[in-house]
Amino acid sequence: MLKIKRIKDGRKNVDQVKELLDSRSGDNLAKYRDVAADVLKKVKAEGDQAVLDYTSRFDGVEFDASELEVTEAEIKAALKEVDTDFIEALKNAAVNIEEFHAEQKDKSWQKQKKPGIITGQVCRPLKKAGVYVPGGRAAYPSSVLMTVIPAKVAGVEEIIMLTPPDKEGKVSPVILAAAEIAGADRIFKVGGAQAVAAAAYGTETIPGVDIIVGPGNIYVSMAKELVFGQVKIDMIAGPSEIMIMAEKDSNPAYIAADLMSQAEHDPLASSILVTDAPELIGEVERELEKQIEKMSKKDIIKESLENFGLMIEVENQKAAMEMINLVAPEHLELAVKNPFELLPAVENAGSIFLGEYTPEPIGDYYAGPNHVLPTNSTARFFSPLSVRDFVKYSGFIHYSKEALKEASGDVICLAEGEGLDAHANSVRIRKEN
Ligand SMILES: NC(=O)c1ccc[n+]([C@@H]2O[C@H](COP(=O)([O-])OP(=O)(O)OC[C@H]3O[C@@H](n4cnc5c(N)ncnc54)[C@H](O)[C@@H]3O)[C@@H](O)[C@H]2O)c1
Ligand SMILES: N[C@H](CO)Cc1c[nH]c[nH+]1
Ligand SMILES: [Zn+2]
Repeated sequence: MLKIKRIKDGRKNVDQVKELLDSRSGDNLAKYRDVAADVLKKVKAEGDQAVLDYTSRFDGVEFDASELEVTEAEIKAALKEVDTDFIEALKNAAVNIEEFHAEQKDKSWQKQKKPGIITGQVCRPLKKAGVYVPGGRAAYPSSVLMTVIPAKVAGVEEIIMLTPPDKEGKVSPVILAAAEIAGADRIFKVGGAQAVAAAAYGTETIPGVDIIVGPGNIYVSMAKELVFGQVKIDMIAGPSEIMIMAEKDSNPAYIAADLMSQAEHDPLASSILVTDAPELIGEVERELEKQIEKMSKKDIIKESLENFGLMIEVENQKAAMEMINLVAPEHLELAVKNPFELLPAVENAGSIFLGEYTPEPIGDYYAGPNHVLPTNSTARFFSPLSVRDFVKYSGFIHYSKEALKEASGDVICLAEGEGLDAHANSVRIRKEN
């Protein structure tokens, strides 16, 4: 019998919702953050040797440094092993993902504001990107496409993929096939916080990068948070989340299936239903009991649902929207008849799935928008992974002698107002000579 926490009147008992959110964030993550911090420190100081030690400890594989990089021969062998239908499906997904991300491409621009004044912005791709592809509890070829394709569209020079080895010291053939399709340049068999550390600081074998992107478990997420500033990071894309808003006529079998789809990622994943139809909750619970037994990852699903699942009753759709914007879920399904009517009220969500025939996995694999998404309520301020993450911008300015003369009064006034005489002098000297 599954025991999922139920909140009777969401609006009145909002503290109980906040309690669940807190249990997956902030100080409650200290024990994972501490592990990640130790790993970062050791890899920074000892390079390859620390990476190899952690790979032995956490992944159970004994390597020497020369075995960390995936070889051409391994890629060729993998391609032969993968089913042609799977390759075809990957290629079809890659087309959709590429098409979607091509729309995000930014251009450099300049404009003449008035005679003698030109301002603009140069947009350049980052040189080296490290993409993390999870591989602990499941292999994620879809995450290869979702991370490498936007980097390619942005024009990144070198894409370095990091992914954990399996117990035999291999990378899953499906991951290698996806890397080949998407165009990763180098692949290293290293996972967890040690992968993030290696990419952030560089080791004798693994090159340091300018940005680290991609999803991962709590150790990966904490490590990314800690190396921010040493390198750029995309966001915190940790254990998966889904929130479903449903109404009286929503299909409980679909809702149960979708809640489980994210719960199966990780015992730390979180699945939430919010509805103004209390009777639906019982129906979804019965469906969960029925469907869970058929799932290969039922133990993970159960642990996730019991620890981080929620069924929230609210009085109306407005209150449901308040809950959604408070939770700021990674994935939001609006499993209602008129989802587009509700869309403008959604302020905080990583990716939004509209209508009963748009299950979350269509976005995980196929539709085109990125599946690397902010978790832990960080959809309040983070966005999905995009081409923009892989570029940087420089502003530029040109003033003619006459244009500077015209602006000099204001600039000198502002500089003197800040008490910065040397700044004022830099402008005055040109005005007077
Ligand atoms: N938010 C997103 O966009 C998104 C997308 C896809 C997947 N995900 C999430 O990615 C995660 C994938 O997790 P995973 O575990 O399957 O693979 P993973 O590759 O993220 O993590 C596996 C690595 O974690 C390290 N590790 C495991 N236990 C450890 C311990 N006790 N101490 C220190 N390090 C340890 C190991 O080095 C191992 O290689 C899931 O949480 C899933 O929900 C998130
Ligand atoms: N749902 C995950 C993001 O939280 C992405 C994914 C990849 N494969 C299956 N699911
Ligand atoms: Zn998923």
